Amino acid sequence: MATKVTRTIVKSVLSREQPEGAGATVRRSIGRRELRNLDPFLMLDEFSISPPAGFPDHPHRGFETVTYMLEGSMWHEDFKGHKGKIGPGDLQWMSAARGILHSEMPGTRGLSRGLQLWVNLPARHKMDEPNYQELLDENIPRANPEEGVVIKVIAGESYGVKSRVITKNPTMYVDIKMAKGKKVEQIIPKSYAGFIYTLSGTALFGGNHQKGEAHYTLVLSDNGGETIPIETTTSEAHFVIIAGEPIKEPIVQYGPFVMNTEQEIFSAMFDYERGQNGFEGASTWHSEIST
Ligand SMILES: Nc1ccc(F)c(C(=O)c2c[nH]c3ncc(Cl)cc23)c1F
Ligand SMILES: [Fe+3]
Repeated sequence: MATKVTRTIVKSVLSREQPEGAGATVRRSIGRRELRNLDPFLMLDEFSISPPAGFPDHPHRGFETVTYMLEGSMWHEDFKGHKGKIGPGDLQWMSAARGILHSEMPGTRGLSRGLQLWVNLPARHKMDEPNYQELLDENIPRANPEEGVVIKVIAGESYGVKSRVITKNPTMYVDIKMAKGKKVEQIIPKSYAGFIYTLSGTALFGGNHQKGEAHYTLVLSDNGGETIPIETTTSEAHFVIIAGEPIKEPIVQYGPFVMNTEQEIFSAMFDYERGQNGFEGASTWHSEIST
């Protein structure tokens, strides 16, 4: 059997804390100057937040927000009455598509920490009806290839375990925790672009054994490789691997609106202000959780 080509790490970028939203702090991975859009991904923030900070009433159109809690909890409430709280390990995959106006506020008195990923939508899906896929921690499938290795399959597949999330664009998203002295090999479809974001500990990543420590983004080579080998030698490690099929369409972004042309951005702004074409009710709505 032919040996599989491995991916290497071609770029390593540390994310430092920066202010975002209303009094929140984020470490920005994808979306920062050195890591502009890694198609199909627009942004990845590791957010840390305590009340009264938050992300009060704001819109989205043209993409998906994927909120994955690491610690504490977040309330979310949208202009159509969808409201809930996600806790440690829980996932909210929100396809904003034609339009969502919502608020995202901490639900715990102490620190709430998590990841928010923005995934672009292909033109044909940008004006779909919004939809939510929400999974509690215990309902996110896990692969356990060996003792001391736990892989939560948020999207895509790992060691034969398939996610429960249906993605509009082919995407994989796994959360891997490895004890010291372990090796894993994650399969990545050869056409996917992707990266690793490290949360804690240290590991060696890729065919070139690139060391990764907390809060680093490690960009994968696009050499057609089908696996990424990872090894822990000096400590435990906790990180996510995020990869997806590039959409290869023009990206025109204005804050929380991501479309393909300037005209579509003007329409998004106009629809939002006038409360039409998916933003019905927006002009008079205010969240309860932000007051
Ligand atoms: N300035 C600005 C403009 C538009 C936004 F949508 C946001 C925003 O909502 C977020 C940006 N990072 C995030 N991490 C976690 C969570 Cl829960 C929300 C956000 C924001 F901050
Ligand atoms: Fe939002």
